[in-house]
Amino acid sequence: MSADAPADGSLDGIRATETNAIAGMFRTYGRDNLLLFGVGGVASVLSRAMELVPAYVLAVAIDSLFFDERAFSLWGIPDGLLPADPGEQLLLVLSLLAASYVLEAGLGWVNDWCWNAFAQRFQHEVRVDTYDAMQRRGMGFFDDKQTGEVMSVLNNDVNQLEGFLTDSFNQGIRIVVRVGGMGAVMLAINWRLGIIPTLVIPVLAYVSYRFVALIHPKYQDVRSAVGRLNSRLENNVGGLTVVKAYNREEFETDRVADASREYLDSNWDAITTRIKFFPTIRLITAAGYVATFLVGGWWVMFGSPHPFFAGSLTAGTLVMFLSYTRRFIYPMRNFGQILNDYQYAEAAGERIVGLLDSEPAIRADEGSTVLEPAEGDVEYRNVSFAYEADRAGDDDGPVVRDVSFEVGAGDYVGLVGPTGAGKSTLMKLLMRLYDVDGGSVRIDGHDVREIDPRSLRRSIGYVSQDPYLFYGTVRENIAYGLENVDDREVREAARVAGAHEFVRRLPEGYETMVGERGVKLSGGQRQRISIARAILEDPEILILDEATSHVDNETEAVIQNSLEELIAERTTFAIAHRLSTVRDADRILVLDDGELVESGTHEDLLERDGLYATLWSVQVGDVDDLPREFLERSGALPEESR
Ligand SMILES: Nc1ncnc2c1ncn2[C@@H]1O[C@H](COP(=O)(O)OP(=O)(O)OP(=O)(O)O)[C@@H](O)[C@H]1O
Repeated sequence: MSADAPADGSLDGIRATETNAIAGMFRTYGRDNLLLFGVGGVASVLSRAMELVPAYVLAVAIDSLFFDERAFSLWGIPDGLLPADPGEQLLLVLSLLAASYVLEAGLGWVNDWCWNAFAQRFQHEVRVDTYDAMQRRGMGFFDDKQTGEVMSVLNNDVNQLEGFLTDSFNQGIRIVVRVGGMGAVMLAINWRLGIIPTLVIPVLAYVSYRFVALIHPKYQDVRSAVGRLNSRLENNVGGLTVVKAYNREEFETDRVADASREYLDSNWDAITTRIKFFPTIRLITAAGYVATFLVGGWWVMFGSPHPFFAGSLTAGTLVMFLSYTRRFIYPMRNFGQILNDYQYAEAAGERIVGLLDSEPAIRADEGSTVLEPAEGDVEYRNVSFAYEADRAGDDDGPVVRDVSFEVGAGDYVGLVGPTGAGKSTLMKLLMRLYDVDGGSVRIDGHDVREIDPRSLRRSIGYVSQDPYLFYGTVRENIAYGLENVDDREVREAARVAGAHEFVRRLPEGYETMVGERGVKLSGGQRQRISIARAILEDPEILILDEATSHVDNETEAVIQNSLEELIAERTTFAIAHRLSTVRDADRILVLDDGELVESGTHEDLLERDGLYATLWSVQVGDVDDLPREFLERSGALPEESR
C-alpha cells in the first residue's frame, strides 16, 4: 500500500496509494461503533420522515377543508376514526403538525447525539492507533522525515477528519435519506411529474465526477503544503536560540513566508476550482425546480402538457408536490459542499492510512527469543551497515564495515575514535534501532533479529549524548514509564548518577517540573538525570554514549566513582571522546571510518602507538606531535597545504 518516502522529508511517500482511505477506516473503526451508527441512522431516517408530515397534512387541509375537493382522509388512520366535524378535523390536523415537529426535534437530538459520539470515538481511536503505528516504525523511517511533518499527520490530518465526521458526514447521510425518501414520496404521488426533478441526479453525478477528478490532486497538494509549513515552523521554534544568536530573524521570516506562500498557492488553486463547482450545482438544482413548477403549473392550469403526463393534477397536490420537490432538490445544493469536505478529508485520510497501515520495520516475530534476563555476552560478527541515504549512493557507503569483536558478560568496554567513525551507529545496531546489512550482532549467542524487540530493549539501558527529558517532574523523568517505583529507589538512582545534590536544591526537589526539553536544567544536569533513569531500569547491558560529555571534569570523576559499582554488575559500553573516561576499561575498541582498527587495554594501545595513541596525545596536549595524515583527515590543515 505504501510507496517509498520522497527525499524532501514530506510524507507524500507513505500516502496510501489505494483510493477510499476514509472507507477503509470505516471498515475498522466504524465497525467498532456500529450500534451508535445504527441508532443514529434510524433516528435520522425517522426524523426526516417526520418532515414529510407537515406538507402532507397541509395538502389534506387545503384540498378537503378549504376547497372541499376531496373527502377528509388521512393516510394510516381508518376513516371511521376520523372526526366528522370540520372544526375537529382542523384541530386534528394542527395536532398532527405539532406532534410531527416535536418528534422531529426529539429524533434529531438522538441522531446528533449518536453520530457525534460515533465521530468522536472514531477519531479518538484513529488518533491513538496512528500514533502507535508511528512510534513502532523503525528509526530509518524518521531519518528522512521532519518532526513537524509527522506531527501534521497526527494532528492536522486527524483533526481534519473530525470536521468531516461530525458535520459533513452527518449532513451527507441526511441528504441521502432526505433525497431518497422525498424522491420515493414524489414518485409515489405522481411518478410522471416526479421524473422531472429526479433528472437532476444524473446531471449532478456527472458534474461531481468531473469535480472530484479535478480537486483530489489539488487537495493532496494542500495537505503536503500544510505538512511542510508545519515542519518549517517546528524547526524554527526549536532553533530559536540559534536564530536570535545569529540575528537571522529576517532570514527565517522569509523562509516561513515561502512555506506559507506555497500553502496559500496550493489552497488558492483548490479554492478557485471549488467556487466554480458550488454555483454550478445551484444552477442545476434550480433548473430542476423551475422545470417541475413549469410542467406542474401548466398541468393544473391548462391540463396535461404532453400525452406522457396522463390524468389531471389538483392545485393542492401540486403545492404538496412542489413542497416535496423543494425538499428533494434543496439538500442537493449542499451536496457540493459535502463532496468537497469529503475530498479534503480523503486527502488527509490517505496520509493517516499510509501511516497506519505501514508495517513496523522491526517487529516481534512469532517464536522470537525472550531474554529473561540476559547474561550480557555480546558478539559482533562481520557486521556491516549503511544508512538509507548512503545506500542510495549519494554518500561514502557503509558507516560500519566488517566489524567483529566479542565481549564477555560484565565487561566494561570503551568505544573511541574520531568523530563520525561510527561509534553511536554500532550501538544502535545492538539495540536494533536499525538492522545490520551484513553479519550479525548477538547477545548471549542469539542474533538480535531473533530476539523479541521488547525483551531486547528491556535488557539494554541507553544514555545518549543529548538526553531528552519529557515535560513532567524530575521524579517522573527518572522513573520514566516505570510502575511501582518508590521514592527511595528514585533518590538512590539519582545519588549514584550524581544528581541527588542538585535535584535537592531545585525549588521543589524531585517534584520540580522540567521544561519541554528539560530547558530549565543544564546539559550536565540533564545527563545526570538520564543516567539515573538508566540506573533505575537496571539493565543487563548499559550503553553510555558520551554520557558525561556535558559535565565538568570534577563532576565526571564523581559520577565515574559512583558508576563503578553499577558498571561492575553489567556489560557496559562507554563511547567517549574524553579518553580518561575509558582509561580503566577492560577493553577499548578503536573505530576509524566504520572499521575496527585497534582493540586492547589503554596500556596495550599506547604501546602499539597507533590511532589511539595519537588521540591520547591530542588530549594530553601534544598536538605538535600529531602525524600529518591525522591532521589531513580531520580537515584541520589549510587547503593549500594539503
Ligand atoms: N540517521 C542517520 N542517517 C544517515 N546517516 C547517519 C545517521 N546517523 C549517523 N549518520 C552518519 O553515520 C556516520 C557515523 O555516525 P555516528 O553517529 O555513528 O558516529 P560517531 O562515531 O558516534 O560520531 P560522534 O563521535 O561525532 O558522535 C556519520 O558519517 C554520520 O553522518
